[in-house]
Amino acid sequence: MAFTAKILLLGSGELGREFVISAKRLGAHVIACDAYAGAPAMQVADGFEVFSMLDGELLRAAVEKHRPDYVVPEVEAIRTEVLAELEAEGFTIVPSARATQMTMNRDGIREVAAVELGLRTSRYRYAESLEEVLAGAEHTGLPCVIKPVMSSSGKGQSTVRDAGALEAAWDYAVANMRGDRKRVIVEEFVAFDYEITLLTIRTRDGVLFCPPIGHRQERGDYQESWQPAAMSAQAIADAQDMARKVVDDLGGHGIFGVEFFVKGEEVIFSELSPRPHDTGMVTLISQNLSEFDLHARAVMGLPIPAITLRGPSASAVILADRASETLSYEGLAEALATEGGGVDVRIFGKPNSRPYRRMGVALALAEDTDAARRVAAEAAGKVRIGYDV
Ligand SMILES: Nc1ncnc2c1ncn2[C@@H]1O[C@H](COP(=O)(O)OP(=O)(O)OP(=O)(O)O)[C@@H](O)[C@H]1O
Ligand SMILES: NCC(=O)N[C@@H]1O[C@H](COP(=O)([O-])[O-])[C@@H](O)[C@H]1O
Ligand SMILES: [Mg+2]
Repeated sequence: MAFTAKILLLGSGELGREFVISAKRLGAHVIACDAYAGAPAMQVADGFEVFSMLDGELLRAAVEKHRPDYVVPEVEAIRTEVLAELEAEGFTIVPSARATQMTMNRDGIREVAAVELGLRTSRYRYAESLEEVLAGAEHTGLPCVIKPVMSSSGKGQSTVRDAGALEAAWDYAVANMRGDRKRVIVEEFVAFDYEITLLTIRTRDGVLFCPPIGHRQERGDYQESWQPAAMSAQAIADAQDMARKVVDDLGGHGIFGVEFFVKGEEVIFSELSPRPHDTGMVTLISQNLSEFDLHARAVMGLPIPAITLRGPSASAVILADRASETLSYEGLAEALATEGGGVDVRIFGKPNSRPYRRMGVALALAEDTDAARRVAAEAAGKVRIGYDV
C-alpha cells in the first residue's frame, strides 16, 4: 500500500479540488467523482469517475469498485439513502450518513435545528404547491425568502416583498431546484446586521472552532468573505454553543460550515454544510491550517494541535458573465501584484462557464479586514476571463 488512506470524493468542484490537495499532502489516494469530466478536483486527483451521484446504483457501484476507507461528499445532491446503506455495511461516510441525509434537503436540517434541538431560526413553512406557498407567506409575513429544499449557492432562491410576486418565486424555485422533490421552504426574511460562517471541526478529540468568517451574498451566492468577523464574545459563545449542539447531533468527524445571521446580540441559526464551506476559502490564506487541511486531518483521524490566524484576511470571487465552452484567463500577473497586502489567487479550472459561475477566488492578508476586502476585490477584478464561445 503506497498511500495512507483511500478516499472517494463525491463532488469535484473548487472545494473538492483544495481538499484533494490537502489530503494528498498527507499521503492519501483520492478518486474524484462528479457528473461531468474535467471537473476541478479530478484534475488533481489520482483517478476519477464520471456519473450522476443522484443515481443510487451508480453510486453504489463506484463505492464497491474502489472500496475506499472514506467516502467524502463535497455537494448536497447525492443519493444519501445509499450512503446510509453503505455505512450500515461498514463503509465510513464523512462526516456521517446521517449528516449527509439531514443536509441534503433544507427541511431535514431545519427540523433538526429548530424542532429537535430548539435553536433560534427564522419562522418558516414548507410548501409543495402555489396554495401552500401563499399560506406559508401568511405565516412568515413579508418579505419572505423562497428556496427549493434541494439547491445550493442560491439556485432557485428569491426574496419576495409583495404577495403578487409569490407565484413567480414558486415557479422560479421549481424551475431551478435539483432532484425530483417539488418542495420549497418559505422563510421569514431576517433583516440581519451581518452573517457569518462558523467553521466547526468535529474530531476524535472533541469539537474545535475557527474564528468567525463574515460574508456578503448576492443572488444567494457568496461574493466576498473575511476573517475574523467582528463579533461580541457573547455572540461568538452563543454561535459556538449552537454549532456544537448541531454537529454533535449529526455525528462523525470532519469540518462543518455552520451559518448564522446576527441581529444586535441575537444569533440566528440558518443552515449548515457538513463539509468545507465556500466562504471558508478565505482560510486558504488566513490560517495555519486551511478548512481543507482541517477536514483532511479530522477525516483521517490526525491531530489538530492548534488553529491559528495569520492575520486579518479576505476572499473575493471571480465570476463568469456568460456561457462559454472555451475559456482563457488574463491579468493573473497584475492580480498577484496588487499592493496593500499579501495576495494569492486560485483559478478553479472549470471546463466551461455560465453567467455568475464561480471560476476563481482572490485572497488577501492585510492589516485589517477592511483593507483585506479592498485588496481581495481589487485583485479579483484584475483577473479577466476570455470567452471564445
Ligand atoms: N431568511 C433569510 N433572511 C435573510 N436573508 C436570507 C435568508 N435566507 C437566506 N438569505 C440570504 O441568502 C443567502 C443564501 O441562503 P442559503 O445559505 O440558505 O442558501 P444556499 O443556497 O444554501 O447557499 P450556500 O449553498 O451557498 O450556502 C444567505 O447567506 C443570506 O445572505
Ligand atoms: N455553496 C456550495 C459551493 O460553493 N459548492 C462548490 O461549488 C461546486 C459546484 O460549482 P459549479 O456549480 O460551478 O459546478 C461544488 O462542487 C463545490 O465545490
Ligand atoms: Mg448557505
